[in-house]
Amino acid sequence: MSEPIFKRLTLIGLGLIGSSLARRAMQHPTGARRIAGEIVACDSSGLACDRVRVLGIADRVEPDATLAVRDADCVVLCVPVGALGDVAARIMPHLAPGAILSDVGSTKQSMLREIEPILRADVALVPGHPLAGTEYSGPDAGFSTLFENRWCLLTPPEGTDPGAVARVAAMWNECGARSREMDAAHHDRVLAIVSHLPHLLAFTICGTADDLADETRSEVLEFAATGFRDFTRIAASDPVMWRDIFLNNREALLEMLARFTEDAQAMARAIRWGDDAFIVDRIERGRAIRRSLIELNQA
Ligand SMILES: NC(=O)c1ccc[n+]([C@@H]2O[C@H](COP(=O)([O-])OP(=O)(O)OC[C@H]3O[C@@H](n4cnc5c(N)ncnc54)[C@H](O)[C@@H]3O)[C@@H](O)[C@H]2O)c1
Ligand SMILES: O=C(O)C(=O)C[C@]1(C(=O)O)C=C[C@@H](O)C=C1
Repeated sequence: MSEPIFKRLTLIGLGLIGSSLARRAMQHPTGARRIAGEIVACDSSGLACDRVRVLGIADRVEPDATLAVRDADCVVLCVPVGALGDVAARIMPHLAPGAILSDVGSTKQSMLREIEPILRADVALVPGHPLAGTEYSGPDAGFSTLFENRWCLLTPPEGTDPGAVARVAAMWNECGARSREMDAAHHDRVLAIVSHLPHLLAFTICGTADDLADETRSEVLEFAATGFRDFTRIAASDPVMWRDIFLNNREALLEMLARFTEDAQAMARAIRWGDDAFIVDRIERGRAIRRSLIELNQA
């Protein structure tokens, strides 16, 4: 049997993503390469640490991050993006020489801005972002198959040891994901349109509907059919996580919101003037995108 990818893997933040990675790393399917010889879990919430112990999804729980990273050859930060800089600064002096420091954060330029200036020369920084999730959070929300058939984007800064990048890619491949390297600025623009703007729209539309219900004292939400319900699933996501994403991808998100607003105004104009060709064209484009996504997922 081949060596595990990492001797000791430390996960900091055992919510949806961290606990899903922990669950997968604790499994040792026959024939598959082990992700780590030992999995150490660390979370600033005592409640989360207790749940990880009860669920048995790590070999060891160590609430002190400076102790949790000791002798780990890979540390993955799975905390909200607004906490990444502080956690990295705390653990940096305690990382083992040659260790890999990675993360799963949804924005990538902000983490590089905060961590590159404090990065030790003997530590390899391999930022990652698994494109998988749900609207739930916390250690109980995770599941070991979360990353299967999903992408994991890696945004290592120029000059990062390719061996370190390959080991992080191997970890995600063992989780069932495909990995791809990408420039951090490009990552943030792409995610602004496919993930951050849709969440912004979902939070906003739910707020608008709720205001309307208050104003009219009527049962707007009682009659919410499937269309609105689909928005509410996304809008149920964690407020701290999404506040941090919006503030840490400010420029790209505001650019996409401005483009969206222009396109929405064009649709409003077409509705006002009865431009049915324009309206049908926009709806057909939406349907075509949905069809091609379904085909991709079936491939
Ligand atoms: N939820 C998703 O769909 C999704 C998908 C991909 C990536 N991400 C990214 O993954 C990261 C984690 O998201 P999640 O959904 O697992 O969140 P979560 O809220 O489920 O879990 C976050 C965990 O981090 C812990 N934490 C917060 N601050 C900490 C600190 N300073 N030190 C130690 N622990 C700390 C919390 O106690 C919590 O247990 C975020 O950066 C998010 O942007 C989320
Ligand atoms: O499926 C969901 O509920 C998600 O919100 C997952 C989702 C996304 O927008 O696709 C959310 C944030 C992440 O950074 C990656 C994935």
